[in-house]
Amino acid sequence: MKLAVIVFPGSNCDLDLYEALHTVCGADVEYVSHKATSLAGFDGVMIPGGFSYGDYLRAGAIARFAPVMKEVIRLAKAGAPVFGTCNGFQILTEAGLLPGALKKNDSQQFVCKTVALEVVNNQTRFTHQYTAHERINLPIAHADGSFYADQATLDQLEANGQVVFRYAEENPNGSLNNIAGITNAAGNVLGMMPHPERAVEAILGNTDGLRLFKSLLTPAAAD
Ligand SMILES: NC(=O)CC[C@H](N)C(=O)O
Repeated sequence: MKLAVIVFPGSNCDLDLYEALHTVCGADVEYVSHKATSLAGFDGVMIPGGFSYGDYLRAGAIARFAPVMKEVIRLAKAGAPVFGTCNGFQILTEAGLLPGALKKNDSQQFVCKTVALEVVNNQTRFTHQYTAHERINLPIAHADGSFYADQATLDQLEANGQVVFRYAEENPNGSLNNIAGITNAAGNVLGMMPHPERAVEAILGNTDGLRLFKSLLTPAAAD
C-alpha cells in the first residue's frame, strides 16, 4: 500500500506522520505537495496536523481549495483510506468528506495535553487492532477541536458506528457526545483530533497510537 502524506503551507505534523508510517511501521509513503494535481499510484492519503494557511478564515477552510484536494476527494469516493489528524480532521470536514465541523474549544484556549479515549468502534480499517471499548491515551494539541453537528447528524453517526473515538474522562474542548474521531458512512475516511502519530514509540512515552497505523497497514480479513 502506497500512502501520500499531504503537505500544505503551515502543516507541522507532516514529519511525525511520515516517520510513524515509514520509520516505525516500514510503510511505503511519500510527501505530496498541496499543489499536486495527481495522486495516481497512491492507495491512501494521510492529512497531517498543523496550521494550514495559518488557520486564516477557519481552520481547514482554505486548504480544502488546494489543487490536491480534488484528487483526495476522488480517492475517498473510490473507497481508498483517507486519514486526517487534527488540522487534517478540520480539512476533511471543510472538504465535505466528513460531516460536522470543528469549532473553537469551549475554553477559548489552545489545549495541549494527553487525554484518555475510548475506542468506541474497533471494527474499522483503522482500529481493528484495538479491542472493543479499549481505553487508550493520546496527545491533543488544538484550539479548534470542539466537534459540532446537528442532532440528526449526531444520531446518524451514533447509529452507524461512525463514532470511532470518544473522550473518556474529561472532554477537553466541548465536543458534542464527547466525540474525538469519526468516519464517513462508508468507513474509509477517518478524522480525529488526537495525534496517534505522536504516540508510536516507547521513547515518546506512549505507543497507544501505533495500532492505528498497524491496522491500516494490515487490513483485517473483512476488508
Ligand atoms: N495540531 C494541530 O493540528 C493544530 C490544529 C489547529 N489548527 C488548531 O489549533 O485547532
